[in-house]
Amino acid sequence: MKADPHQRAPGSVLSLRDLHAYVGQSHILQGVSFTTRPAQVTVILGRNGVGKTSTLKSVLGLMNHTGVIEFDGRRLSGLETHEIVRLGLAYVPEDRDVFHGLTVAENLRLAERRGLTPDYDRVFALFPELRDRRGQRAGTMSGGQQQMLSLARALLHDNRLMLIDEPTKGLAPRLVSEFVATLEQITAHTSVLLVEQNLAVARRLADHVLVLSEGRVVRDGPAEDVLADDSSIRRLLGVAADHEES
Ligand SMILES: Nc1ncnc2c1ncn2[C@@H]1O[C@H](COP(=O)(O)OP(=O)(O)OP(=O)(O)O)[C@@H](O)[C@H]1O
Repeated sequence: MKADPHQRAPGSVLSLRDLHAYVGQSHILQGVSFTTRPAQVTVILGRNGVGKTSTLKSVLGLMNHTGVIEFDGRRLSGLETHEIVRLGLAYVPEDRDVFHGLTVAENLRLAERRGLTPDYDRVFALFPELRDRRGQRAGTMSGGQQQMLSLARALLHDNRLMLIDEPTKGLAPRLVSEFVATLEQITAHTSVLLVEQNLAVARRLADHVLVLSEGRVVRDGPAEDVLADDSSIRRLLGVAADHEES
């Protein structure tokens, strides 16, 4: 659900300043800077290979980088990924981090964090199908069901910010629509940084939009402003006007 622009809380959840990341000789991120606000959905758009996943991975300490990353005012540099996650940052990767040989229940149990009480009621209220499929091996489920499980794992505990990488990729249009409805419920109470290539999904969910191109932020602003320039956005994303998915 889009936050009411007049009710937005001040301050920042995540702040990146002059982020550079390299893989071997390749300069992947070339000075990425942006801020996400509480109770907002920030969507990162961009063509394949522009550095969207690398941005999320840098935040999680999974990629070598320089520059400043602050989460709730705290610098993340030097922290291990498990320490970053415990600060209240959840990650739903593009490749759906489910263990194929394990059941749904086992996958969920492995996502429980020591010392915290998992909220199974919330997870099963959002994904009743997962309750019915508790005993099913994840590898035998469809892509959409595995995506639900991946998201459910991240929702077992409260988070300040969820980083979600292309959740609708490869899903049939009907599933995309169901998934977006679920994401709307989630985004009503958690800040989200969402990588998405589907413009229709971005239009439904985003409060704030960033567009990356060749490792740089080339658009940054309220969704209604950035997405209003339809032809420019389509050019940056390399999509034709009659190819918008729903
Ligand atoms: N481990 C790696 N080894 C080699 N190249 C990498 C590695 N990780 C990222 N890259 C390269 O860095 C660039 C940015 O990759 P990244 O995955 O961040 O892009 P993306 O915008 O998320 O793309 P997509 O939409 O296709 O997922 C790409 O050219 C990619 O090939």
